[in-house]
Amino acid sequence: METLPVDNVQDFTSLKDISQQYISPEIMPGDQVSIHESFEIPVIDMGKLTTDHVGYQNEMAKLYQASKEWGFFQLINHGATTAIEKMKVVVEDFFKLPLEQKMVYAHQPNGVEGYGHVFAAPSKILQWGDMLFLTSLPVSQRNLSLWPSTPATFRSTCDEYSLEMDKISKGLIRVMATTLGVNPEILSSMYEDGTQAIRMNYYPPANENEKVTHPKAHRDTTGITLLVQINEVNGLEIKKDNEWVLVKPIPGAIIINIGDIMEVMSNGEYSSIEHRTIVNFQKQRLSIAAFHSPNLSTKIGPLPNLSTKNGAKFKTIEREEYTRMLLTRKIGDEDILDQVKINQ
Ligand SMILES: O=C(O)CCC(=O)C(=O)O
Ligand SMILES: [Fe+2]
Repeated sequence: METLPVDNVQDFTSLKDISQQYISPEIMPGDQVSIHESFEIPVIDMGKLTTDHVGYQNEMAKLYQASKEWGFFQLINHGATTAIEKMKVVVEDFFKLPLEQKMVYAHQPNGVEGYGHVFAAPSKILQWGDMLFLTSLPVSQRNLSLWPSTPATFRSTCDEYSLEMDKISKGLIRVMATTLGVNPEILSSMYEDGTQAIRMNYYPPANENEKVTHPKAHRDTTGITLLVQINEVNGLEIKKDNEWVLVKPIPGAIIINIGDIMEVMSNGEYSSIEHRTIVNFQKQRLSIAAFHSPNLSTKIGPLPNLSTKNGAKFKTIEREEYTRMLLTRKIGDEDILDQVKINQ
């Protein structure tokens, strides 16, 4: 991933200031985008995902369908409400700080961690948003000099949030393995000492209707992502049957999405789905994404008994090679998934 020394969008006062680089070629001024209003992404109740619950079988079947056909679902009854509420407050407070205070935590040249504006290869489109991006797990990988000390409770709150999201992701990984017919211990061991990064996104309002900007559509390149919206401003859209579907978050729910690594490990049974965020013309929007991936010694490839059953649909590569592919992606390159796909 390439980073650029660009202006922070929060500092722009008007879209008049915005260069063409922010205008997405996917939506041009005046274009109508077909957005399916009637679809609702599936809702999964985590409380029912324990074997002794009467609704267990039914919920597991829903989880399988959601991961296969949508690649997205909303998780309720997850037990992390307090940690989420506390995290929302410190993230909102951080983005309210004056720019010079936030710049203390700015990305280092060619680094992606810290505060700023990531220019995500392979697109030249700048993302209409600022972010704070932190590696949070394993704990030994944290660069605390980029973890804000203002607000004063930011670090302890982010630590608690990181551990809570990790706990939920590990619970989901186990049940996902079961739905795939894989021994949960095998997939869980890959996520032991797994990696987690937290990306806090700030999207300012776009005040002029005649220009439309939004970050580029993408797939998450990680295992699974746990996404929380801070304020009740819609903006996330996912691709379903070739149409964009607006996700209407249920208050308190965590939006879960399958990333590329999970699609590969499930040998294509689960789907990593394209998604994007559209800007709101009136209101700012904030979100927090926690990206979870297997530990650094895990090879990225289909789980053994899934590839034996149906033949491997993806190559198996070292994690280091996968990271190198991500970091060296260039404009015009194929998606990572396409690069590792075995053409049958
Ligand atoms: O802000 C959102 O709703 C989505 C953010 C996202 O897709 C990402 O950070 O990968
Ligand atoms: Fe994403």
